Amino acid sequence: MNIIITKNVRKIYRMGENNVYALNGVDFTVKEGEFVAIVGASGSGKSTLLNLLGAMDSPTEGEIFVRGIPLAQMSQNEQTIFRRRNIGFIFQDFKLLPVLNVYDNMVLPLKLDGRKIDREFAEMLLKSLGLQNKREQTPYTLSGGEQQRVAIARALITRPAVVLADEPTGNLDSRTGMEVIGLMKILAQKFYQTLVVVTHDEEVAQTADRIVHIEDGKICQEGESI
Ligand SMILES: Nc1ncnc2c1ncn2[C@@H]1O[C@H](COP(=O)(O)OP(=O)(O)OP(=O)(O)O)[C@@H](O)[C@H]1O
Repeated sequence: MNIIITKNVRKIYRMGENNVYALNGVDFTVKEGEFVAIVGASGSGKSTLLNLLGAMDSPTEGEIFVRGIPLAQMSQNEQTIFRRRNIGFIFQDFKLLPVLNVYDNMVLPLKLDGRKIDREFAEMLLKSLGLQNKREQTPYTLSGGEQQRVAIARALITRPAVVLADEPTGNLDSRTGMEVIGLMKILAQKFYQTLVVVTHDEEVAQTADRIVHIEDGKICQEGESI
């Protein structure tokens, strides 16, 4: 089953007199449980596509379905709720709250959504990510790899169907980056989540089930990783 479907998606930014076609007719599907890497040059439209898939922004034209739900017809409020319940986000710069410790950063999405914390699941996530002894620490006392593992825990605590990651290894050295992507992959398989990762890193892309190349706002090549 396709958990993500985009149909002829265009995202056009108006810049003064000019139109910038950030995405220019993207037809793209992702199967449930699949791990897809999106690669392409700077400015090719990767982050724009990820933001649209995560209902952070709306396309200028075309349709996007996630779990069969058409995102474009939602109000902003509905999109926010949809995001909180269905999507986990992981960013290059972690985006942890500096005043909160590891545990509180992790459970924040549940609190924002007024949901109960499943303590057993929270403990399991901390353990799986090697953070059980770090729960009281604030982000600035952690290494980059540890901070990204906290961000992964925060993305997964809501048990999202889809995890979207924008250059999740971009701020990490290559060994730590491969460890982080390995953990993301193991956990996505464990929870039967669909994983879409934007990356510049060929080694990271090769860990995916499929690599999708974007050029000038269009998908130009798709293929299984080798
Ligand atoms: N808010 C915006 N207003 C105007 N143009 C934008 C905006 N956001 C993105 N763009 C343009 O859209 C195109 C695609 O941008 P996008 O950020 O998706 O690229 P990217 O492939 O993720 O690049 P990078 O690898 O450098 O992050 C670029 O030409 C960019 O300048």
